Order: sequence, then C-alpha cells, then structure tokens
Amino acid sequence: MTDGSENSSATGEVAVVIVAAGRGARAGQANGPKQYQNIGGRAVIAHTLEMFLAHPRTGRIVVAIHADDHELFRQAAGGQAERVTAIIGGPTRQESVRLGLLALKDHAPGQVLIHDAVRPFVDAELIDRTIAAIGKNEGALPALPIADTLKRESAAGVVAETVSRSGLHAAQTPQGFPYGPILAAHDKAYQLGRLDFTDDAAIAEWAQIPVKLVPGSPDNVKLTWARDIAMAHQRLSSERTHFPDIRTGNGYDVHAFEPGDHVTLCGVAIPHDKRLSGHSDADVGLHALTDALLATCGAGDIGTHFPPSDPQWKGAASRIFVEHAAKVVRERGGRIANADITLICEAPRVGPHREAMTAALSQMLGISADRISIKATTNEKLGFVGREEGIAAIATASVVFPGEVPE
Ligand SMILES: Nc1ccn([C@@H]2O[C@H](COP(=O)(O)OP(=O)(O)OP(=O)(O)O)[C@@H](O)[C@H]2O)c(=O)n1
Ligand SMILES: C[C@](O)(CO)[C@H](O)COP(=O)(O)O
Repeated sequence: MTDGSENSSATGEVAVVIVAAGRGARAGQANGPKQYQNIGGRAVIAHTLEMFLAHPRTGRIVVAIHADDHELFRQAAGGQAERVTAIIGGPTRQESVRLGLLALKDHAPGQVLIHDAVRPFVDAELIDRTIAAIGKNEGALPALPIADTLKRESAAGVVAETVSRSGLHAAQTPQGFPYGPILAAHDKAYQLGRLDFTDDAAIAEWAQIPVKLVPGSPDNVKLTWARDIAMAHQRLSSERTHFPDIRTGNGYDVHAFEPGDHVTLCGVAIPHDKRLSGHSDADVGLHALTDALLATCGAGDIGTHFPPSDPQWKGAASRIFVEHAAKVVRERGGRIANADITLICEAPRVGPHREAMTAALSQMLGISADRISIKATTNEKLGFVGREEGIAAIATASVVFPGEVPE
C-alpha cells in the first residue's frame, strides 16, 4: 500500500470523509437522526456537504451513512456531484471513519479531511487552516482552548476535584492527515481491537503521528443535543435572505366629457364647464386606482365588483369602489404601501386641488399622505384628451402581503 504522501502537495486535491452513520441518541429526535434534521430549510448534512463541495481544494468526498438511511440521504443530499460517494458506516464513529478511509483506497489521495456531518457550520477558512497544517507525516487538529473551569464529578454527584484547564483544548473537525498514515493507524487500531477512540487525532496520537493544533472556530459546534439543533435552525433562519411579498398593480381609465358644471377627480368636486359622463360619478382617477388595488391580489377589476349594469351604482360616489378594493386587499392580509395616480387632461387644472385630493385618498385608503402621489399632465393637445373630449388616468398601487414570495 502506498502511504499516499507522494501525492501530497500544497495545491493538490484533498479527499474528504464525512461521517454520518450515527443514530443521534442524545438529540432524541423522533423523526430521524440529527444529521437529517431541517435547519434553515435544509438538512444538516446538506449544509455540511455544501461547504466541502464549494471548497476549491477538496476532491473526492466519501459519506459514511447508516444502512437504514439511504432514502433520508437521497432526499437530503441527492443529485450531488459525481465526486460524492455514499458508503455504509460502522457501529462506532471510529469504524465509520475507517470504512470511509478504505473507500478512498483506489484514489490514493495524498491528504484527507475527516469531518462530522453534524458540524454544519464549518467554514472555508477553517478548512484552509487545517489543510495548510497537514504535514508529510503530521496531522492537523482544529481546536479551541477551554474557557470554562473544569470539574471532575465524584460518584455522588459532588465535585471531586477542579481540573487544571491549562493547555487543554476542545477538539473539532475537520481533522486533517496524510492519507496513508491515518489509514494505517486506523487499520492497526482495528486489528488490535482498540475501538474506543472518540476522534482521529486520538488514533494518530496512539499511532505516534504528531498532530498540530490549529485555531478552531467557535461557530463550528457539533450538534449533539436537541437544543443544538433548535439553535442552529434559529441561527440560519435569521441569516436567511427574506423575499417579502410586495406586489404592484396598475389601472387605467378614461371618461368622456359631456355638458355640465363640474368634474369629480380623486374624490374632489372641481368646477368646470363640462362634466365626465359615466354610470357612477365618473371619477376617472379613483376608477384607475380601484383596478390597481384589485390587481395586487388578482381580485378582478372594478367591473367584476361593480357591474355597470347594476342600477344601484348609478351616480354612486367612486370612493365606495376604492374603499371596497382596499377592504378586499386587507381581507387578504395586505397592507397598502403607496398609491400613485396620474391624471391626463388639458383642463381643469389639477394643481390647486392636489392637497384636497391627497387628503381624500388618505382617508379612503387609511394611509398617510406621504404614501399618496397625485400628478397631472396635459396630452400636449394630442388625441382625444388633447381635443378636450375626455380625461384619462393611470394608477399604480403597491401592497405588502404577509409571508414571502414563494420559491
Ligand atoms: N456509528 C457511528 C456513530 C457516529 N457517527 C458520526 O459521527 C459524528 C459525531 O458523532 P456524534 O455526535 O456522537 O453522533 P451520534 O453517534 O449520532 O450521536 P449519539 O452519540 O448521541 O447517538 C456524527 O456525524 C455521527 O453521524 C458515525 O458516522 N457512525
Ligand atoms: C470528533 C469529535 O467531533 C471531536 O470533538 C467528537 O469527539 C465526536 O463526537 P462524539 O460524541 O465523541 O462521538
């Protein structure tokens, strides 16, 4: 067997063994082992795998799974790159690692990283640091100095002694090794029945392979207890990008002039030498806005809710239509963010009435005046508006609905 060290280089690909065959007894999840629990929308193991797949130095990735977990693994991490191979792990972490290392034998990688599937917060810098510290015959162990005072418990649940924490570190993964030596160490431990090692740095130590300490990451926690999984979920959910359900609707309307003495625009009666003809008060601005509001939730248009054939709307004040559309939006949980109306006419002049119109709309919609915009333009004497045959209006409304835009 080659010890693989001739394949080691500062830039070569590093193989990865991810151990995921545990049962997660301490986490006690009713719906499956902890590596398949959902955190931030995806399984724990999917986050872990993604970090290694995305790292530019990693090559083949062997994942040791439990024989009962084929379907869970397929659902969580199916469709992964061809360089990911799932194998069946063993009854202990140590045995799962050994089987993972054996599965890489044909590839004879120079270096290997060994990682717990249940450490999903591993990051690229930590992987870099670990790889950089792997020597020709030397392992690398990310670890953090112990911060708490350590106590040994007596059999009676009483402190027996305070243990010096000087020089003590908490070991993390990924642990990095030259491939040949760590496989040989695992083989030897297996053959001698030494099956009690809780990490690979301990096996290396036993096999007299030096292991260099590199700074671990406080974020790189191992999910051990149910609480760890809940906290991981909370952490990822708060980091997640949100896609608020903001929708925009637009509306357009036109009414022709007929003889009269005033027009009603945006709820305000303005003296004029003509009036707008229509079934209701013909408030062209409010009609356009009604359509814009209904459009934000696919609720049809003004005609759907107030058919012109219905005599009860004859001469009706158009604020009824706007207030109804605002109610439809609110019943669906929507909050009106703003409304913008453009009136297109040669006359009457809108400017002097803008404030009154804004106040009227603010009341109708139940939103502040700074969320309402009323603009006017002439049509430069072009077309039917330019010939003063009628008035047109365009409206836009934005509404924020509860939840997020679905994927
Ligand atoms: N027979 C085993 C036991 C553990 N592991 C893996 O080793 C990592 C660290 O182990 P640990 O946190 O102890 O996981 P479990 O053994 O699943 O947990 P528990 O001891 O609570 O049952 C986990 O990714 C786990 O899936 C493994 O591959 N094979
Ligand atoms: C390998 C390890 O992550 C180092 O901290 C840890 O020992 C694995 O967990 P276990 O509970 O000891 O199996």
